[in-house]
Amino acid sequence: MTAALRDVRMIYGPETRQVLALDDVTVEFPPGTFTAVMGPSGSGKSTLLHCAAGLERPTAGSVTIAGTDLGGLTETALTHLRRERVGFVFQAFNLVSSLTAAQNVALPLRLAGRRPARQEISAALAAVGLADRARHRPSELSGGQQQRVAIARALITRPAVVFADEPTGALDNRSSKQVLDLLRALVDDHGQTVVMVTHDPVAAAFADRVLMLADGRLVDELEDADAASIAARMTALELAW
Ligand SMILES: Nc1ncnc2c1ncn2[C@@H]1O[C@H](COP(=O)(O)OP(=O)(O)OP(=O)(O)O)[C@@H](O)[C@H]1O
Repeated sequence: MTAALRDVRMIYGPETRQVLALDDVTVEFPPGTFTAVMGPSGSGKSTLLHCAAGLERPTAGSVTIAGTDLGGLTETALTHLRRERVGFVFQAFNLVSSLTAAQNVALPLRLAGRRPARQEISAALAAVGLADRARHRPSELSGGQQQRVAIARALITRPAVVFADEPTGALDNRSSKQVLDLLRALVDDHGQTVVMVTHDPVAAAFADRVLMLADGRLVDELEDADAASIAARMTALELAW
């Protein structure tokens, strides 16, 4: 498994006003699969993503990435594992505005103490269709192009799994489709594992599997579902909770 959560529970806040954000969640993300995570607002989607990616430590249960149990790692070892084995894509792109596209893509390698080869960076930008934008700064790129730079940056360390938190949340329909086609192609052509939180049934329909969360619990799982059936399931969940 590229990543797995076993009996994961996450409680936030002091004793007097605790929130149970994840309630005994067990899930596996097999290699070369694309999973979407959906659910009503506050159902625990971001918490699940953050725990699975080693950004937050759960209150109880275990998280494994590429065969390593995160619970046994020191903060330093966890930071290293995140840098090298995990890729992140955020709704707000999170590119460094003073750096060019190529420098942004090279950043994770520099942080890992490696000197990136020019060829490696241009290949990464070419893979997301931006070979001709290497010297552009984020402000000189469209939203969709910035998100594709962010995806190239997420992939540069060849992570075991890419976690995307609402990657199309700030994009128009056309740019969203480009980003989703790109994520789909990474899975189909390169066997990449992708886990994506989204509110959008159209985006979720690009995934192989849609996990539905409600009140911190996994309540449903759809395989190869189309946008209409995902939307119908979401509406039913929102009405029920
Ligand atoms: N740092 C925190 N401290 C206290 N409570 C938190 C914290 N982070 C999240 N929560 C609570 O945990 C629950 C799950 O939050 P989470 O952000 O995972 O939901 P979500 O499904 O991603 O929501 P949304 O779709 O609105 O982004 C919510 O009730 C939220 O208020």
